[in-house]
Amino acid sequence: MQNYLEFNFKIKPLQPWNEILMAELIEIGFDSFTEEYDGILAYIQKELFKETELKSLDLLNNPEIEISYTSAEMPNINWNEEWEKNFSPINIEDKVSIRAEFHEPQNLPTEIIIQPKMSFGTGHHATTYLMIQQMLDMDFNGKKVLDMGCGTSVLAIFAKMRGAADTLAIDIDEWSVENSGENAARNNVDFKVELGTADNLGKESFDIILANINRNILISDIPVYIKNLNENGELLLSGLCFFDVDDILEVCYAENLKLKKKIQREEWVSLLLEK
Ligand SMILES: C[S@@+](CC[C@H](N)C(=O)[O-])C[C@H]1O[C@@H](n2cnc3c(N)ncnc32)[C@H](O)[C@@H]1O
Repeated sequence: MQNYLEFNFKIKPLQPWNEILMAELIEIGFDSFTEEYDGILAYIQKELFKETELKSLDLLNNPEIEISYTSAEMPNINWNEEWEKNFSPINIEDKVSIRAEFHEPQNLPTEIIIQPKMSFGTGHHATTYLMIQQMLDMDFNGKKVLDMGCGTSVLAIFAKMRGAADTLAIDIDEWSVENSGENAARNNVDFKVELGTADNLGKESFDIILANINRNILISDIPVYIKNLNENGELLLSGLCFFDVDDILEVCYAENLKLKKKIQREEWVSLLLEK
């Protein structure tokens, strides 16, 4: 059991800034959220919290948005039990279900079993949903796939289920690496998982690269992904909001990628590009 801090953020105007604040908070270690009518409740392990990191977030220093917050220490909570109470199965286009072991089978063509613990990637977030939606129309058969920023490795698992050959999942977060191995076993698939970033890639090349991370990491790492993408290979991105699309496409077009498909859910966007 971990000691947690609860932050109560009031945000004006609420949208789209609530989602953007959540994305920024995830970057500094916050891992669970509850949306409120006038803001969000956000949770972080006490030992991971650094006040200077919170105070330096772009959004908290943006004069066009009013954000105030209070914080309090939480009583010790068994987060796995809490999660089990609140996690319902996700249905993506009646084709894919993402659910936990303790849920009844959903009788959809593909069922992915995930126990995220502290990692991101249950399908509840729009960006994971968008990635899976795009992947439904892609051909993974025999392809070599990279899942960069794998979280629970839900995307690597789905790629393997769709026939991917060698697959590599990478995350900067140790929890995610450990959790990915457990989730792979739960779904009877096998792939390599590494702790790290785009710096791990070296000269290894892939037919498909999946990266659901965030605007800033994507902008800095897309050129590296592209070096490691085979000719005619596909790059599938999310973790960006609709207002980030132009900046991301600028980097992609500078590398001669072609945009194949753009889809949006709430304010989040996924881009499918081809080399
Ligand atoms: C939005 S989650 C996506 C998880 C999962 N792939 C999904 O689609 O649901 C982003 C993940 O990227 C990881 N991450 C953040 N920065 C990274 C970096 N520079 N390189 C690799 N992974 C990173 C985070 O730890 C987190 O697990």
